[in-house]
Amino acid sequence: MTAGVDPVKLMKQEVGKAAADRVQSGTIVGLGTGSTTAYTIQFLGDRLKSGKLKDIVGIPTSFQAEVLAKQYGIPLTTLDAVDRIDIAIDGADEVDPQKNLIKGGGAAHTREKIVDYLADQFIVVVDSSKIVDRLGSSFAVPVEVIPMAISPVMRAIEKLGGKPELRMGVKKAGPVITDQGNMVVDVKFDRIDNPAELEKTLNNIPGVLENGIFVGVTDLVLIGEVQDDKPVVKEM
Ligand SMILES: O=C[C@H](O)[C@H](O)[C@H](O)COP(=O)(O)O
Repeated sequence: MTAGVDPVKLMKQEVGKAAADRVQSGTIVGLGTGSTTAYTIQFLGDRLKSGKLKDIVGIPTSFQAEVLAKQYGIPLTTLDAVDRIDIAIDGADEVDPQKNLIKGGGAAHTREKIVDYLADQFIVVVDSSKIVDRLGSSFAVPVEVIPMAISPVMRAIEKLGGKPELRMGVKKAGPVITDQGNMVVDVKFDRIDNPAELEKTLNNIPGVLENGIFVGVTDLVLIGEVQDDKPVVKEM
């Protein structure tokens, strides 16, 4: 391991690069959000610059992804201009053995769900700490809520047995505001037995825009691990 370098950062870099390696010239690419996909975006930009990759166009899943893509010279388009996405690469906060996910640690899950679900191939990039036996083991479920509905939505979530907490800003007074101008409630459940059902139940509460449970959509998970002091990438 490179002395002094954070092992988690190395795993994210390695896995971000492995995902970028799977992108082919001439494709439409969903660009995920977060610290892991930031490396994928950087590597895609490097490849375009060196000429190893040509004619890709990106669809960002957040303002962060858009800013990074512009910084690294990746041309962008919108869902109004294309009718399909070839490949989407995105991070996750938890991954279960069925490749179901919790996403939204960066409050971007609504746009991510739109883009990732449209892709012919959806690749998830994580470090090994994100792999869990059961969703909800360590991470709360992020739920994007229209601001005027915050109180009734939180009450409805409590009735479902969840413990909702309004996500607060860091270096910003008050709640986190999403790219859509909404708020995020992080919901801890004692146990999630049926992620598909919970995803639908949460989305049925009036005022909820989208939640961070992704079921049955992941094609491949690339997992960054440290082995013999070196970062390696495994597939699931
Ligand atoms: O809203 C954010 C996204 O769902 C991210 O993809 C997720 O939180 C993972 O981010 P990171 O790669 O920084 O752990």
